[in-house]
Amino acid sequence: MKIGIGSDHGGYELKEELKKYMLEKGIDVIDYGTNDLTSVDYPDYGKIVAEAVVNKEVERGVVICGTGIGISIAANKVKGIRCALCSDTYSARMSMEHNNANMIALGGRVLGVDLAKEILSAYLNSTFQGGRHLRRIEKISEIEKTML
Ligand SMILES: O=C(CO)[C@H](O)[C@H](O)COP(=O)(O)O
Repeated sequence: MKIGIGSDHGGYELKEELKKYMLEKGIDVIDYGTNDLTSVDYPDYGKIVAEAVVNKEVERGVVICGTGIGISIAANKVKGIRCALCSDTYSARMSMEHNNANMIALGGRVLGVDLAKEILSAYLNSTFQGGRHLRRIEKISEIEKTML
């Protein structure tokens, strides 16, 4: 599996931890920045990772800002993205099983590193269940088509 990861300065330290964690597990990771603690703007990183997902450079994306909120909002503006902001393992699993989320967002100033690893793991190890959930995902795509 190839994962794209990106963050602003508020998520930088957690990004580095999660990148190391995935590499240790043999997961391919492409890091889209940021590369240090200098203040940057989270929409830039939400967008670049989201575009990598829709362009199929990576299979899924992980984005991190201080709360995870801003970067998830930004990622969800890219057509085809379903980015789930997760702070617990149940939601992370459901974001894939029910919502087929192709990205998750995490809060670097919200989560401890160990919990963040568990959330990421729950997300990566889950599979979309299809069935009635597919119909609902398709309705989300229909909404996108009507957007100005
Ligand atoms: O969480 C965030 C967006 O949702 C950002 O990381 C946060 O707003 C950055 O704040 P600051 O510029 O004060 O470090």
